[in-house]
Amino acid sequence: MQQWGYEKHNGPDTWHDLFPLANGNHQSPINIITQDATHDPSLQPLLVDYEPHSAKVISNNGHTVTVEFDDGDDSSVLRGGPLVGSYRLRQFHFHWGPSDGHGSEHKVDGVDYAAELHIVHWNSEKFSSFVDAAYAPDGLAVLAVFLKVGEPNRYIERITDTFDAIRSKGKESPFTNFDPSCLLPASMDFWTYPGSLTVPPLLESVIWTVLKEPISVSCEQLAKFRSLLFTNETAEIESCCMVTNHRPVQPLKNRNIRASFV
Ligand SMILES: NS(=O)(=O)c1ccc(C(=O)N2CCCN(Cc3ccccc3)CC2)cc1
Ligand SMILES: [Zn+2]
Repeated sequence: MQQWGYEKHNGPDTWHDLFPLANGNHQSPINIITQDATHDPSLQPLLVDYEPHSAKVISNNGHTVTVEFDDGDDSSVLRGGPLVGSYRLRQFHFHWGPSDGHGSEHKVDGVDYAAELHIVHWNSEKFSSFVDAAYAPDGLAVLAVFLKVGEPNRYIERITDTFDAIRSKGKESPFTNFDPSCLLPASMDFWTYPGSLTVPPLLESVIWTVLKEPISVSCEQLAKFRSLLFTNETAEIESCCMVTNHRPVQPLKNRNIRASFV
């Protein structure tokens, strides 16, 4: 079977062939039905503390655009919220769709946003590497931020400005002096639930925190994401645009969603 992807022949409905966890009990993303979320007053505020120089490289991995960080020490961490201890920043990336009407992975009361940012961290207190952490239920923490079509976002602009250099799969470009906190909304109110990676191997090792407030992105900026290519430049078939890379919502099964706010 060829590489997994988001097209008909290798998309989310085919992933269970090679990745049986696709039909697991703690899969992500999910539809957050707000009235079913329980306000948990014991949830601490989410604390981000990122060092801009930890940012290293931006790349097109054939599935999304990812900014990788130096996770050799705890200079960039996420703490608080539902988390015990501190989680080290590893990378952030985006998911989007073919039109501005949908493209986020999580939904809120059935509503999609245009795109979704995932800031990925791993439990460096309990594990010695990201890969080890990726196999444990409390190994990873992903902070999800919805992108809503509206005003252009000057910080997203810094990311789209690199796309000429990373148009095709496998391309990367130096990218430093970037603090992902600039991509966070004013409010840090969040929902949290236990889930999984939303890409293969779909490991159920993610404590999700999904911010309630979206950030803005313009439709022109979104169009630039869709102009990235799934294929490398030597691809014999015509290169195909990365127009969609979001997984459909998965069954909640017996999980509770907690809200940090009333
Ligand atoms: N959409 S998301 O859920 O936020 C998301 C989170 C992390 C990644 C990520 O960094 N990946 C994908 C899979 C994990 N591999 C390492 C690996 C660990 C264990 C067995 C195989 C590979 C690293 C690349 C991608 C997407
Ligand atoms: Zn993601």
